[in-house]
Amino acid sequence: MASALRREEIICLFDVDGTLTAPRQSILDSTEEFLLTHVKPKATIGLVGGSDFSKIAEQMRGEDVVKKFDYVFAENGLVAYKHGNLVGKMSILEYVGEDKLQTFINYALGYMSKLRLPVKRGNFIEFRDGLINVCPVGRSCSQQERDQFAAYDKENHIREEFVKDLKKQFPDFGLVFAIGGQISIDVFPIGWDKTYALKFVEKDCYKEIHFFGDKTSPGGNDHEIFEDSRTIGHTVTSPEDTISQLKRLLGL
Ligand SMILES: O=P(O)(O)O[C@H]1O[C@H](CO)[C@@H](O)[C@H](O)[C@@H]1O
Ligand SMILES: [Mg+2]
Ligand SMILES: [Mg+2]
Repeated sequence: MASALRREEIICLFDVDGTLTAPRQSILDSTEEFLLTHVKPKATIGLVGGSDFSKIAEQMRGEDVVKKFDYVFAENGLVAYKHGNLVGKMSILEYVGEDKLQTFINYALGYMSKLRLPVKRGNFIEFRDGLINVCPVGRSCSQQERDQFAAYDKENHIREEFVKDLKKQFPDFGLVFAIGGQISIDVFPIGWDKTYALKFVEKDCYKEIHFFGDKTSPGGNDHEIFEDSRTIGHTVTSPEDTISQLKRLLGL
């Protein structure tokens, strides 16, 4: 049955890659049009991405994404915008400290240096405000090399094995290792997953908080927010699936 709530009472939060866009690609005109013309009048809308703000803005075609969506949470909400204004920013460097971070980075680079992959490019560690992104193929790979790694990883479980090893190596660093996208692993302090974004939303007392994401299984970067008792979680398989689930939810 379609929701009878007013837009001030219901919020729909969306993961970006795999939920509103193809991985690391721009949003399609038709998806954006559907969200802004049909969903936004019926519900408050927000993005909760694992990527940093510049990647999210690129995928959503411009920094005015912070005006189009009521909330934009980059890096799991560690960088947070509400109605166009920056309302929060966390620093993994301040929180964890240089010493531990360097121990971790040195180990991760060492591990990756021993991997044999179809190709290797540059930017293996991307240091962001609230998290560190670790990428065995290197973030400066081309789209074709990205797709090639994604397929190779599916067969050979490169990231899964890497995460297992990191967990064993750093059991008491208070860090989480999450597989979010196609080629990398996000590393952040316990609790700095996507549920972090909920503290901004909670204050505004919505009757229903819906979350839509494609990586909702354990180990995926949507898992915690999907499971959280404050949200109603929806697992999606593509932007098209997100649209059809929204049509059912909102009676569109
Ligand atoms: O480059 P990848 O591996 O496809 O992942 C990118 O998007 C993820 C969110 O889907 C983020 O969680 C990652 O941090 C990264 O920005
Ligand atoms: Mg996703
Ligand atoms: Mg839930």
